[in-house]
Amino acid sequence: MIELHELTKRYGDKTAVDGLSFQVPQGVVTGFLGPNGAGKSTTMRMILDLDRPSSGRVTLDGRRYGQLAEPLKYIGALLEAKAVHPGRTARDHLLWLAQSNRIPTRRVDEVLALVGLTDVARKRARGFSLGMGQRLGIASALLGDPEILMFDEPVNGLDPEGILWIRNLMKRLAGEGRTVFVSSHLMSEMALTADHLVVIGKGRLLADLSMADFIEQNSRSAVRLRTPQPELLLDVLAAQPLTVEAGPGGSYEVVDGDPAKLGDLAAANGITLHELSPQRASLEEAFMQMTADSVEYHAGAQVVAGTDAAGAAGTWGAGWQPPAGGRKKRAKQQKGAN
Ligand SMILES: Nc1ncnc2c1ncn2[C@@H]1O[C@H](COP(=O)(O)OP(=O)(O)OP(=O)(O)O)[C@@H](O)[C@H]1O
Repeated sequence: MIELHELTKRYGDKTAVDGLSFQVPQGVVTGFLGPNGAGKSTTMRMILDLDRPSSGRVTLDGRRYGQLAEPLKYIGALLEAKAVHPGRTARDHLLWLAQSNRIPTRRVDEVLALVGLTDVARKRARGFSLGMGQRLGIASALLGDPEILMFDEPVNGLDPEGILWIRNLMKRLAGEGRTVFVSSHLMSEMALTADHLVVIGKGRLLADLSMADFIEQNSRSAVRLRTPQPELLLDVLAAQPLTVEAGPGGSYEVVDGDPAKLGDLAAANGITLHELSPQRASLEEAFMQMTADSVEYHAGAQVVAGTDAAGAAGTWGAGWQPPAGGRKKRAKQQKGAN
């Protein structure tokens, strides 16, 4: 288990990690999520004692990293895939790591086979593709057969086959009872891999919950209705045991509504509908909304929840409950966008 207690890191005026406390349990994959610059890598570096906390502390199964005599046997990490001397072969890179932690040479060949690099074991790292570099980094992490594994954005730049391989590997390692902590800025990726989630924004803890709870809380659906007879529609809906919310652009959204029944209801009451569309918030959107106030780097325009990739209004399900002030802010943003 990894435990963080009020962990803080300041770089001059900049607080990269701000009083973080959480635990990473064993036997599950824990996803560590946050937008760019949230403080994920800084946190991971402090876990490995590569950065000194300004305050607070980290323990690994109750001990500090500095107390571990042969740390690769307790914790293995992939932080930077290209952190390998380019003139060294894959096997030599693993050999010196193994020797520094009194790990037998046969383990080097084992991990090379495990990550599928046996054929290129004697090739120099400078010729490695990104995917091969990631595999070599993972081989280094697995070298000491550690109970704790940590991966920083392991699928970055990988092809679909490589992504699938890493996903399955992480699940297998957790299934063996190990602690697996993996960072990403993509909720969609984590939804396929992680059992537990820790979300941070601007160095602060935003959420610490199971993936199942996140999905349960964020994947409620709604049906959007748009009509030139809004008053009549509202009267008809009010007579039903339904939850109705205001949607974008003068539409209404019926939480957990059934599109067929709502269409029939409108027809039976002579209401013309210009839109009848099921809405479902994707997990990626829920994550974006959760971290919207913490996003430091925007691509030109502000992040506007409720618009899809093409900029069309309203891919949100109305059932989604935003953090305090979130819906108000969204309504304002949409008003501004209309
Ligand atoms: N050595 C440093 N000196 C000054 N500022 C730093 C340093 N390292 C990180 N930062 C700042 O701390 C903040 C957190 O950075 P960090 O790399 O930990 O975020 P991240 O969540 O890993 O982001 P990304 O997803 O982009 O990798 C950023 O604003 C970054 O600019």
